[in-house]
Amino acid sequence: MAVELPGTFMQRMEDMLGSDYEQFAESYQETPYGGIRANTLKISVEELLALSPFTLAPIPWCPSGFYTEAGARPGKHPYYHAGMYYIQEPSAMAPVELLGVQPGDRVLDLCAAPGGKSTQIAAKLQGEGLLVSNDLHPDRTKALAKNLELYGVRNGIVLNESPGRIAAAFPGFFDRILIDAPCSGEGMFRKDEDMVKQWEPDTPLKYAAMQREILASAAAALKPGGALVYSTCTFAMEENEGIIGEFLASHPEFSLIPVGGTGSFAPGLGGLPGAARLWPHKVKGEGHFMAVLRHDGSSASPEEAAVLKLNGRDKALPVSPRNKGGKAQSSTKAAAARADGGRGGKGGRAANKSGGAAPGRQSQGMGEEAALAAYSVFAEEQLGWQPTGYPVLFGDHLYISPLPKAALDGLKTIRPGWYAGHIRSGRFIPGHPLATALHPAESIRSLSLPGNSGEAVSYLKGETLSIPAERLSVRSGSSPKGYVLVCIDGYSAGWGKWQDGMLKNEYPAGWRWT
Ligand SMILES: C[S@@+](CC[C@H](N)C(=O)[O-])C[C@H]1O[C@@H](n2cnc3c(N)ncnc32)[C@H](O)[C@@H]1O
Repeated sequence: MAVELPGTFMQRMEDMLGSDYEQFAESYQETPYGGIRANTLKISVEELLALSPFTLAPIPWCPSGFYTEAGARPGKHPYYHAGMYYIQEPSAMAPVELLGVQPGDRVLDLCAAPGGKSTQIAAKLQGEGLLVSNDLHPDRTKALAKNLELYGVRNGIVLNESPGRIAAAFPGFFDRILIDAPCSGEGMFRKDEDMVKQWEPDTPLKYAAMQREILASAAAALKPGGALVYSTCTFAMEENEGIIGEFLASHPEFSLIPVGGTGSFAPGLGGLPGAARLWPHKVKGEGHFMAVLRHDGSSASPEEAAVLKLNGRDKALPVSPRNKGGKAQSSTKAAAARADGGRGGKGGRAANKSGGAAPGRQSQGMGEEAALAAYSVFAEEQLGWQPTGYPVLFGDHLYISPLPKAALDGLKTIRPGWYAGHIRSGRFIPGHPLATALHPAESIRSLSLPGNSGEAVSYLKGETLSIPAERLSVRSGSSPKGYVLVCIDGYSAGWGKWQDGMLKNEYPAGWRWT
């Protein structure tokens, strides 16, 4: 590699690895591996393998992950724009595989931007339950929100908060928490020269202080009986086994679930063999550390116990009550709102015409009732069904949320849910993220453009297309005129508006193929 590795770092690695050190040092001469992960919210692994224009080889620790060959440019294919796969470093696919997410779980991804692992969690949830994706840095939440939208996530909320404030708002709430901690990034040195340039001998200790705090907050937000995964992409023991060992010593209600020493996962160091490491000289991937911690379920604080009691009401409350006035909630009411949400069914098919509304600010120009009615008319006419969830209005913008709006009171919220669209001149205009999360059968009109055609690229560039009516799939009894879900080889990419043989392009400017 072009950048020279710091001498202090290499000396420390030699001390850590002993006889393995030479092999480790040699691994820096190899080209880093590239990977993609099938977005199983939209496409099955088998379908992706059948369609893939790239040669794919399985990644041992991730059933939906594949190595791409050197020189492949998966970001430059229309399939990328249809959200069919996420481009991800192979080792980075491991932590979510250890998290044990099941559809219906409430999951918190505490350090989530740009969203690689959040999209992986969303695929595990399959639209059921709740995903809260958070990042402390506001500029990084833009990419996070965009990725969740590109990948068609319906049950996600994006926050820009400190872990401490999230724990205070959601004590003992989540079934699963991922802490993909900010770290000194030593495991990425082969891939990212900037990480090398930023590294100094005391960098690991600086990050350790942050990691300690983040882990303590995560523990407070975890439901007794729940599990969390702590991961880093660094080798420094201070940021890895050191953090976990210290945490276990001060949190007897947590135990380490051993994964190190199984399959591709090498054991942790320093008396913590149950923690797991991926070494770049042992696997085809960069350096990673992971530890799986389980709360034994026995020591809920009085505050946690109160929330758990409320949580018990989940199943009895299928829709949210109306929150008249949208004023700040008392913490008890906010907790009740949280307890009420996040267990909804699939953010999808089943119609829920009486679905509860948690009003936000009044929409400008028309009342909230009228705004929701305009949306409802759109859903009936253009989709033929009503997405389930809590409608949340921010100004003229409508989101379908997995939680009642009150549950997010006081939290810096970037996306309160699945963005459905906005109201303009009394009409509902569907948003791009509504389209990217739909399957063709969920829209009254759809059009599939071949992925290897110039047409797909023209659409992604924002051009108008000439499309005869016979090429549209239109539900029987409906007119071909109107919004069309434009798909690439059958996978949704955005909206178009068809009339008289022309498809007006609705692909958003900021997303276009360049
Ligand atoms: C390793 S990256 C996360 C990568 C991400 N999980 C993914 O798979 O795409 C760590 C993230 O933590 C964020 N971060 C830094 N300090 C934080 C804190 N105290 N709380 C939450 N997030 C933090 C950074 O902005 C950064 O985006």
